[in-house]
Amino acid sequence: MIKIRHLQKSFGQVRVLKDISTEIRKGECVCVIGPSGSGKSTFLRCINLLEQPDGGGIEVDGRDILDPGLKIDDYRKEVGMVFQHFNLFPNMTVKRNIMLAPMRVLGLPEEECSGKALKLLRQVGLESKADTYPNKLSGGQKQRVAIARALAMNPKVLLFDEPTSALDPEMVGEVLHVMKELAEGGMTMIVVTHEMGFAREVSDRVLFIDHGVILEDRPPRELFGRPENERTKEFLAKILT
Ligand SMILES: Nc1ncnc2c1ncn2[C@@H]1O[C@H](COP(=O)(O)OP(=O)(O)OP(=O)(O)O)[C@@H](O)[C@H]1O
Repeated sequence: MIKIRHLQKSFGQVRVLKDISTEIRKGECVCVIGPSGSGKSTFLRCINLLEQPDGGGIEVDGRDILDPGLKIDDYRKEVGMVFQHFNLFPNMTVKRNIMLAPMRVLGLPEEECSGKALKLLRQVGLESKADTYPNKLSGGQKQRVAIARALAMNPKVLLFDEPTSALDPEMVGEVLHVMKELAEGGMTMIVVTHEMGFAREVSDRVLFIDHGVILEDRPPRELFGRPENERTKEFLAKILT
């Protein structure tokens, strides 16, 4: 579904992505792990064109998304993103936050969007919070609303950029639980994460990125059980102790 070929991205003199190639199949949950500053977020941001790659190619559903003729607004409707910080609108209720994009961007009727928002809130376990404002929610609840909001656009793929990094530890589990259910439901997901338990138990494949290249691209059982690259071994030894 997503084919990435020799992707490159620099910021000034710094080559952040040097040569990234991989494929993500429909329904796969792929976790991206690696040291801080290795290029994980930049990789994700290139996929939804928040960053413009300098070289290489990205094909999504058979379409070259680096083609200058691409209608970027249409493309972005298909690719949802969940950020570390939830970016909810503070002056709108939870339900309104979720309804906004389907109403404004997809032009769907209010009634339909309202029903959809309630359904999604049920899915993330927050039905009772529909009329609450974001400042009354915990971090974990806010992130679950952010996931519901992304889902409201019916994306073909969901990108997660360290979705639990800003949360207190006791709230991490509730967000990972929602993500696990999504993965099990067949959502195509790419997840940049430091949560090795999630990568190990939920993902279909794990990409280990270091200094802008993929050093390992393997199923989690293999990568965690028998890492091949010395850098992967070092990283896992550090993070798992
Ligand atoms: N917009 C930007 N302008 C300049 N440099 C940037 C920009 N975005 C990222 N960088 C740099 O690119 C490098 C890779 O950043 P990136 O956020 O992709 O790494 P990461 O692996 O996601 O790190 P972390 O795990 O700490 O979030 C870093 O050195 C960062 O400072």
